[in-house]
Amino acid sequence: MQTNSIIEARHINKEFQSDKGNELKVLDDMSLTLNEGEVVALLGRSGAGKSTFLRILAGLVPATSGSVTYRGKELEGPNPGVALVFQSFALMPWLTVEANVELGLQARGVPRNERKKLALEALDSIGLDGFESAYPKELSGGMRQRVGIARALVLKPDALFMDEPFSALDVLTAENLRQEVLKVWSAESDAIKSILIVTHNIEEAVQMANRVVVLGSHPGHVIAEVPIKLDRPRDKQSEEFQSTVDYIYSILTGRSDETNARRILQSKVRDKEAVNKSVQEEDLGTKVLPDATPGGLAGLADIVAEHPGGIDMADLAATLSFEVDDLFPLIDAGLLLGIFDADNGHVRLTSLGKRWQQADILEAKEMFSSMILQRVPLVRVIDRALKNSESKTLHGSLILDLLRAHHSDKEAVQQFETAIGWGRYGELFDYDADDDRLTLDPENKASLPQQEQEL
Ligand SMILES: Nc1ncnc2c1ncn2[C@@H]1O[C@H](COP(=O)(O)OP(=O)(O)OP(=O)(O)O)[C@@H](O)[C@H]1O
Repeated sequence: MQTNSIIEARHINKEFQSDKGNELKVLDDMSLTLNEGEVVALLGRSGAGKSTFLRILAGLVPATSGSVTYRGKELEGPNPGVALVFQSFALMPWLTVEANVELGLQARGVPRNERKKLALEALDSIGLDGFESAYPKELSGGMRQRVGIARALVLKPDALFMDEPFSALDVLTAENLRQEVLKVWSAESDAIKSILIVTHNIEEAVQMANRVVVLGSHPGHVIAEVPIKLDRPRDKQSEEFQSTVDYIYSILTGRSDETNARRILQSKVRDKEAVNKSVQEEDLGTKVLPDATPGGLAGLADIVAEHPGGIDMADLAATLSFEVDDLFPLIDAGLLLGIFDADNGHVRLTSLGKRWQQADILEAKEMFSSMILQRVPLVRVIDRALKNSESKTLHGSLILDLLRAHHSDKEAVQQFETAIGWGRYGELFDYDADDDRLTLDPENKASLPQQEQEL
């Protein structure tokens, strides 16, 4: 990537005169460099002065003090290297799509044939092939914004400036158009060299930008510049993407200063490392953890205990007024944990199962924690990850992500919930769904080898 600077703004201050004649300071000492090849997002709340700053860089509004240069030359009017795309598409309703796109070229005195050729190229590049002779009112919002973008692209600007370009569109159309704009930007053509996008949408900023400039308000000032190094195309669902969004969110909301926000991000990265380290050779993909609760298992063990020689599953189901199918998860869980034996549909308590069934509540919990640590890979992973984590807490979503790599969403959630239920009963760990926090139980000090020896 080249790093030649296209536009440089230095120490920009802007004051407006209010209706009552008072000075309203809108921008305070803002500096920014836009380099060739990059997409920069200006992110801030409504009224932070984003649009004003964009217009100053475009040479449409003068700064009260400070300087703006384009390719090293101080601006003396509209910036010749910039083309603008607005939220409200600002098309001429009486002109066809093609004529709307040609307007800027006409103003530059480009001859008619050349105008047509360039307009058709620009329309083609943004997916408007075949719509040249339509009028704006015949088009959907998304198509109109495509015309707005084509009208800017046709000028082959050094910098495409976009002021909330997707915020008037529905979610899917906006998403589609973001991808199209990135495609045009990354193409090996001379269409556009850089993009400056104004947005209040953090995901949009992280998805599009190489660098996010976060603005604070009253007056507008730069709080932080965050480089976004995620590979393209960017996966919104990925942990890295979401962590970056969280990080910028914490800066923007002023919940933390940049140092604190970085600490939060680092803790998430460390959480992930703790989880990855804990997976080791564990197999989370082959078997699905049966959907059974410790209470259900204990109840079943009580009933099976009444039949010292064992009981047929069909009889067991009849005794409980269960369908046999409903019994399977409980039996499977009992087999997995070594509580039951089953032979040809005949279920018995093992000696471990008998001890567990006769134990008092505290003893039963301790035995249960040993069983699940020894026999359930998912419980081992969570337990180890929590012990590996500095804070002894973890984002539950990290564990869910591990499961989603091998199972459907529904199976992943069910297994996560089952493991939480088992871990909670065994006093190994707990989970708070409100803030997606897994925490190590204060009682959970036992190390794995000792637990194994106990059984
Ligand atoms: N021509 C003007 N005269 C007086 N005040 C203005 C003028 N233009 C903007 N302002 C004020 O400057 C402040 C910043 O406005 P600006 O539109 O730049 O913010 P923004 O961050 O782009 O917000 P939004 O996302 O709502 O457009 C606001 O308080 C606005 O009222």
